[in-house]
Amino acid sequence: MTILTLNAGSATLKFAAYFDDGERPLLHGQIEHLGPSTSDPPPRFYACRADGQHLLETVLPQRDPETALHHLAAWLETEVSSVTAVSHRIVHGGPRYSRPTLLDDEAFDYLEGLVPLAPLHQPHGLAGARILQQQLPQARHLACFDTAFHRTQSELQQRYALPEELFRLGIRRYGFHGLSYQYVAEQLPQVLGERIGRGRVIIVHLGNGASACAVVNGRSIASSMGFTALEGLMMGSRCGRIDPGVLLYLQDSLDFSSADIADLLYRRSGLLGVSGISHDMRQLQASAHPAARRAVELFCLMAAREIASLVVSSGGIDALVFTAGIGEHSALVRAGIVERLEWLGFRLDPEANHQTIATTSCISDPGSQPSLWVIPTNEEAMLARQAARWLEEHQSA
Ligand SMILES: Nc1ncnc2c1ncn2[C@@H]1O[C@H](COP(=O)(O)OP(=O)(O)O)[C@@H](O)[C@H]1O
Ligand SMILES: CC(=O)OP(=O)(O)O
Ligand SMILES: [Mg+2]
Repeated sequence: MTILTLNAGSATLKFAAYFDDGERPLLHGQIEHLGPSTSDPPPRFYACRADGQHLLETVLPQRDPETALHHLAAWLETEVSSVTAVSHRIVHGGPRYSRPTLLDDEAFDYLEGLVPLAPLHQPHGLAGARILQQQLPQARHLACFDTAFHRTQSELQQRYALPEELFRLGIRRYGFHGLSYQYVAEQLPQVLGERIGRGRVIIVHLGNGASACAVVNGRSIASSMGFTALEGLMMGSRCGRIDPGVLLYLQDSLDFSSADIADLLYRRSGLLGVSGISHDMRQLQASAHPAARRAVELFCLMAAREIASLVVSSGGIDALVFTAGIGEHSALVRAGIVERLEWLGFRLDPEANHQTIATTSCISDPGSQPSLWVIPTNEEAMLARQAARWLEEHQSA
């Protein structure tokens, strides 16, 4: 009996299979370089077993995510048998969902309505769910949400300073990357020790999308992302925090349409926009171009600013944890962020920072108060675990 997980992003499609306890992985893989960017290499589809043995490596002829999903579904059908549940990462669950839910017609309708709130993610997540539902009709298809982990935040934390009726219409701060935060948060007491692990911890997820979350006693109390996955930190191609007056000016004085503005904020800004070179941190770090350095510096400054702002919500900080692609691999970025937060008491151990690549590790001096950590995330593992928990709760159904 198997649980499949599907994490359909804007440019990557990640998948995995687990035994139905949701803890023991069987295989994983991804299709990368999807989407509109023709400057990227052609889409690559690879998969390997949990023990690292290669199962497949091939190049796909087309870039569009729907075709990639069909390829994946056909391949999975030959590789994975007895699928009990498919756990789909759906980034936006709106105010309604604070837990995983079965994807029936009504849930699909509601979640389709949230597409404008997550245009880079929601359409792919839902398209993946529909395609796999056709391919595997006997399995339970569950939606697991990025926003769900943040539903513990107080009403005050969820508010914008807008009229009350807009809050009631759902214009509020939701927060994202919740599967990643939950995965890391569940490890905090074990890794950081009971006292600090249950204390005031800020987790920074630095991937293509980037955000930070204040976690107290394992629960989200505030996050840098809000109504959409645009707010907060600078990202690969998204702008992060911006004066809304800029948008009015673009529209009224520079004749940008709303589609132009969406394209600018989601696809042409962030590391890509500032550097003019790439959305990819690896490429920017490898470049000697001043524009690449400027983009990395702004990335660090904006991340540090958001972290400092979250400390207000958590009422102090006992530990800062880095995770996701950049957070796990880039000693340069971690150092650039911590340098701007030394006034909070952080003391980086440069050697430990340099040596830590995608492993759980403390990267601060023994005397550093608060402490600094790297904890690798695993959204696939959290998708599988949530599905296993759901199956256990709904055994008789
Ligand atoms: N060794 C590395 N050094 C610097 N950045 C890295 C390294 N490895 C991966 N990254 C960066 O991590 C980011 C992707 O992170 P990831 O968590 O995989 O993103 P996502 O899941 O959102 O696609 C990219 O900017 C990539 O360049
Ligand atoms: C919500 C979000 O930004 O996700 P990702 O980092 O996968 O793009
Ligand atoms: Mg990601």
